Amino acid sequence: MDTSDFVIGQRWVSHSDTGLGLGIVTEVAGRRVTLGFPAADEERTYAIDNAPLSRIVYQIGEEIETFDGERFIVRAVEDLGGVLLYHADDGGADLRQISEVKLSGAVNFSAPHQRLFAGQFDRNGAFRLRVATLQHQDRLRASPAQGLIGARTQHLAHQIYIAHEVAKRHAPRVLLADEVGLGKTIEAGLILHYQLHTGRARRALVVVPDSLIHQWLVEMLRRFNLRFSIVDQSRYDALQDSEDEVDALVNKIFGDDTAENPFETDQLVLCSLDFLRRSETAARDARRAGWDLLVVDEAHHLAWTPETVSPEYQLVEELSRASRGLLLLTATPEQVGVASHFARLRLLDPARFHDLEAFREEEQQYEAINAVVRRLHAGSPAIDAADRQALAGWLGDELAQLLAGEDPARAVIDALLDRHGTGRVLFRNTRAAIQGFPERRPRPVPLACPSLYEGLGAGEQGLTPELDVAEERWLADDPRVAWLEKTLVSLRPAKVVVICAAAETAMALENYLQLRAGIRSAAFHEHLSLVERDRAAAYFADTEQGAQALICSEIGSEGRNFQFAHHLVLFDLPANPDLLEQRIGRLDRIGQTEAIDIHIPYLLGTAQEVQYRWFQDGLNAFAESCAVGVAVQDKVREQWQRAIAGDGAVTAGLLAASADEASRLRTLLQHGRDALIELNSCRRDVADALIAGIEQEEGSAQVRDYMVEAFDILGVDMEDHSEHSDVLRPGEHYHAGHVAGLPEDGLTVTWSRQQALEREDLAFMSWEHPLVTGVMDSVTSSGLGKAALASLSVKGLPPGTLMLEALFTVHCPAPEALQLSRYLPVSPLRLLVDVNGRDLSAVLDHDRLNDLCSNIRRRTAQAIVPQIRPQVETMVDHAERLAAPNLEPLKARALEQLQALLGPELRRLEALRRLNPAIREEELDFFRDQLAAGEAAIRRASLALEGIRVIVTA
Ligand SMILES: Nc1ncnc2c1ncn2[C@@H]1O[C@H](COP(=O)(O)OP(=O)(O)OP(=O)(O)O)[C@@H](O)[C@H]1O
Repeated sequence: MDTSDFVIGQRWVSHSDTGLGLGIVTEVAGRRVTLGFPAADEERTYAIDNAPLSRIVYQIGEEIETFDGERFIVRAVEDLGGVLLYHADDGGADLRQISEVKLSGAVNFSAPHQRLFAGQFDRNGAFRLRVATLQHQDRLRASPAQGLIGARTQHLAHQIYIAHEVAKRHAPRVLLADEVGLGKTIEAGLILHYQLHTGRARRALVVVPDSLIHQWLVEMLRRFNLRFSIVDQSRYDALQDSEDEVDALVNKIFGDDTAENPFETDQLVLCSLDFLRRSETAARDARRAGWDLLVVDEAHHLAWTPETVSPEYQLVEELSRASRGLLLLTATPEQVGVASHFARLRLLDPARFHDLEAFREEEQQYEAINAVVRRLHAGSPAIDAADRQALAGWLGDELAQLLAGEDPARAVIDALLDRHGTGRVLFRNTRAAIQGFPERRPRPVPLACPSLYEGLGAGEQGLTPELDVAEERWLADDPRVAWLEKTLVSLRPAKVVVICAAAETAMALENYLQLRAGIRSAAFHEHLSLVERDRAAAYFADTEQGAQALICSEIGSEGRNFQFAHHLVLFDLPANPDLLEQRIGRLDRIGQTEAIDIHIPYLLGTAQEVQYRWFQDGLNAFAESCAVGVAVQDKVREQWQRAIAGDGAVTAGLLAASADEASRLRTLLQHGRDALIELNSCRRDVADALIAGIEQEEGSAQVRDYMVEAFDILGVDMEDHSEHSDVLRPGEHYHAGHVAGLPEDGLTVTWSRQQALEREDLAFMSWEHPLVTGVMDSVTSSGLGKAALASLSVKGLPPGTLMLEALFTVHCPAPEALQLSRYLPVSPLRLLVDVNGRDLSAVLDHDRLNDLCSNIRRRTAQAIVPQIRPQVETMVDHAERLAAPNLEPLKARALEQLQALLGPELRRLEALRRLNPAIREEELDFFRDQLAAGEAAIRRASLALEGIRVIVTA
């Protein structure tokens, strides 16, 4: 370069330090030039002979920004004695004259060729990484396995099916109601992971009982890499401590609207329902924060009747209004009655579930619907005229539309399940359908009733008579206590979970066992703090030094995982059959490897004996999971109450009637409701295909190959650890900005799913591990590899021949809520052209070119770039011309997919409106607007140049 190249006021960039922004020449003296860099507030002086500077000239059509943030499009460029005057407009009619002196100092060359001309180019490898990143992203986004990869869980068909079915929805609102211990937490985790990974959700709130906070925190982190923050009273206390006097005064005057809202600080928040109930401030903050997904575990506590609404229900109802998606989890949806079950369904889908009476009536039709559904499954010849008539009655005008589709049987079945069942909102897998659970062995222990319970043995009170007697007395005289002590000693060292109804009983028993009987035990109940509960659970889980027995209260143990134990003692029996199932479910869960012994001590001649016989002979609820218990109890309630009240004459009748009713309901459910729900809850063929897809991605060597290349470019050292496993450490040229989440002292990782399941200390590297997605996102969102220069030596091509490898993607700016990336993939398009506009893409593919290309030394490249600028611009034009015809087919496909997805949603609401006149026109308009906005955005989509590699033959 020469002194005459520089004029005061000109804008240049430093390609050795692009972070300085756009510099302005302030002085030219001798063989030196000085530039000010306003964005970085710095001044630098360079020797003109080897200044690492590139002149910035914006071209017609490019955007420029002035110091005060105004943006214009360049329409003409005039050279006034070396300083440029841009004639530009802001979309209006008038042109403005803007001297380059007035341009903003912050500069971002987004177009690859601009970067190249500004000297901001990278080595070959970075371009290769960019291309590979976009190609992998595109492939993964199109894969049905997307969002389900990399969880540290076994691939269980019923879970994967539900997760995929629910998570792909725009606003998932469902009740996950698998029977106890089948993995609803895991399903919710998979759904969360999918939604967060695909950008469908960003903010999630999980609300659980106090006792499950820690378990959720740990499960989400170790299985799904989801890091939740707990909001509890201590968070509020800490806030208060940090609030200074001025804040306090402001809050006092203006209310505490200005106070920090801890629910807004984090994106993933875990909080206890009990805490939200206790703290009005927290409940209000949680509502105000707004969520994409709200998860409520143990949702059977949300009781509702037409006359009374429980505070828990009310709270969740209000919270759910602040969230697009809602997942309610309960194994026993009807535990507190059909009305509450209905009310929860209504929270999920008010358009569909609007009338309790209509809901009850619908249940009567399930058997008939199921029969037709089964025949539809079997194929059309099985359907007769009567079926057709029934279908027309259920589906009305919609039937013709459904039959006209691609898969009419499936469409009709889905519509039936949805409009007349709980199709879309309820998923329930049963043990019977999943199979493979170990045996449950009831071990009844009849004991004589001691005199101290005289007058206390009857009615529901008789199930827990110890609550009405002084603690020392029952501990001394209740034969269950001595039996428990003896049994624990005889079972030693086997772990035993003891469950009783009340926290007082649990505390007294534990105290007794520990202090007087010398048995290592821990108590677990609602009066313990969270930390104390977790400590107790950990003490019990410890196989070497741990407790032999964990004495739990009913609520204290709910939802917990104790499948490492094989003995359960039911110190008393609950009145409600669903509670019994919840108790047994602590041990009878996925992961239980042995038969479970259920020890049932009961006092002869009391309500306890009746309850034992009712569960055993009336419901068979110990040996098998009993889904009909609550319904039977409703039916025989009067007899049951009399029997436990001590009316011996009715007991035999109660047992016979209960057994009959249980058998009748089981048959009915098998043919009616459960069959319908099961049809919906796991479609094996779909699940198997998904699992195959997930395993293919998880088992492929591609992810490691990709990351090896990325680590090399981003300065991460990778060292062999053991088979399938490596240690990653920040290296000398580490780009911290690109590799979020790599600890300074390194990370040991495994690339094998099997090893990840066995070794929880190793991070499981998959396409969806945050480290991998973080690298991919940062490559595509930064300028890394956007422009590169390479040399190629092949026989037959004269030296100095230029080629341009260009990579285009589809660019479609639209509001995030439309989630258009679902329909319009990035679809990377790679082209290779020469200066004459010949398309060489097929002659030399990307991989072959990678093998043949080598890097050009930076200084040489800097000298070449200004000389080849016109040819590069011509080649970019050629590439754009060749790429253009690819856009329309992509848009057409995207429009089709958008309509295929939203069209049925709209038709569904229209069909539901025939059943439920309360559906408002605005609700239909919402989908119409979504469709219209999506279509408009897709029509505006364009091809964007994502990267270029200029190839110079040597
Ligand atoms: N796919 C899986 N891979 C590994 N472990 C699993 C899987 N699914 C479930 N589990 C384990 O099985 C146990 C039960 O799972 P989870 O707690 O999710 O069940 P749940 O249906 O929520 O139970 P509950 O009805 O008691 O609330 C847990 O210990 C869980 O970690």
